Amino acid sequence: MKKHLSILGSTGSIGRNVLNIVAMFPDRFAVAALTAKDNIALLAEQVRRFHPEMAVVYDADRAEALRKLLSDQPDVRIAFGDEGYRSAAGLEAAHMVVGAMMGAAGLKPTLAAIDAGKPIALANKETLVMAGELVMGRAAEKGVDILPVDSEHSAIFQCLSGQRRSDLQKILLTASGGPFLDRAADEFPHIRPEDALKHPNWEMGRKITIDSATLMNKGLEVIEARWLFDVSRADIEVVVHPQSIVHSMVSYRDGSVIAQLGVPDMKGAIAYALSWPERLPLGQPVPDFPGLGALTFRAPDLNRFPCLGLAFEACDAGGTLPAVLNAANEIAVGAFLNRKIVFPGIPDTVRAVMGQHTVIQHPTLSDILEADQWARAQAEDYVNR
Ligand SMILES: NC(=O)C1=CN([C@@H]2O[C@H](COP(=O)(O)OP(=O)(O)OC[C@H]3O[C@@H](n4cnc5c(N)ncnc54)[C@H](OP(=O)(O)O)[C@@H]3O)[C@@H](O)[C@H]2O)C=CC1
Ligand SMILES: CC(=O)[C@@H](O)[C@H](O)COP(=O)(O)O
Ligand SMILES: [Mn+2]
Repeated sequence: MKKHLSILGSTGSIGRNVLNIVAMFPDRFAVAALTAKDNIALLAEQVRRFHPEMAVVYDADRAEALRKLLSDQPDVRIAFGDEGYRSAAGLEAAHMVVGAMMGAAGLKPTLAAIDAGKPIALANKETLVMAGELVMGRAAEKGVDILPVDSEHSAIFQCLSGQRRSDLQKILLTASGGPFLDRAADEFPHIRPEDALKHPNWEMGRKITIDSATLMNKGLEVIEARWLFDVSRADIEVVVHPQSIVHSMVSYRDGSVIAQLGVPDMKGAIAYALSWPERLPLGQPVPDFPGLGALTFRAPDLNRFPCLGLAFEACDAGGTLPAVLNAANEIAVGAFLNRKIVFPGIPDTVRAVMGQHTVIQHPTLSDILEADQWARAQAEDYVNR
């Protein structure tokens, strides 16, 4: 039987890669629902090619425009907004939901997928950063599998497989270090968005690419790993590995280290989440080890990359603070991309907003959504001050 996917964020970098895999394996996968925010032209193209039952966009105007583009496809249900995304996530026909939206928008549809009992291939790390305790708790209650798509978390998942949890020593989370790994601190105020959008190894959406450049991506991934694998922050060490060939490692109490390696291409991690525990014949090359010559490792520099330290702080404090970190970061990244603030303004904004927050422990969904909204407003004030 074909596995039908509801792909939330199908027009993005991850979403397009998921559809490439669906196209490569038409006997295994089909599409139940596709969602986007603004990009109705690409969404319409995807609908024509993959024939989902449902397509969802951000608001009524975009839904109307999509309906016009797809006037010759009367069988496709078109919906919009929170309700539409929730319906796509819980669609009867879907065997699995792919969480590939950008940012905090991914949280509510992920919860809807869990409530509907759908296994989730999760790329949207912000969901676990904001609400890891709630999401993992609800998934456990419902017996829903959350399969990591994020490359490091897919690697860790693979390195943990078949091992005893009581033997685990540390998760070694690798970071490329981004485009400014060797840039002097006094040059940071002059970094332009177009420089920060040039990731050395990965082709990704704009927001995550800026997060990689500030190392906030690694901070978000520490919080993601904390919840996904039920470990404490002290059990996770960030190791800078500029080649992005070792996708992450796990060390055990006998001193053994198990690593997962591969070329930096998200197809591997995505396909593994879609087909786990089977591996698909992707035709991916094995890294050219003689050509690479050396794989190198070093410690992260928290002075030049304060976002990583802020994420450690949020992870340690827990409660609503990670949601505040995430929301302030989303606003700050947007402001940097719009040239309203300089590159070091990103950690400055996040620090200022975190400093004003009163943390609520074991937050409910409404506590988290309120903290998110509060932090966005504070961050807007800060970047516009
Ligand atoms: N790209 C990668 O290689 C990796 C990404 N991730 C994570 O996966 C997620 C997606 O990343 P990526 O594919 O790069 O992002 P993109 O920006 O390329 O795509 C984001 C997708 O989400 C949609 N979207 C954006 N905002 C909203 C919103 N407010 N409501 C509904 N839909 C929305 C976009 O629609 P539209 O196109 O219409 O704007 C698009 O389909 C992120 O959480 C990222 O951290 C994790 C590991 C690797
Ligand atoms: C592909 C992927 O998973 C990204 O999250 C990637 O890890 C970004 O690279 P760095 O954050 O290590 O630069
Ligand atoms: Mn990653």
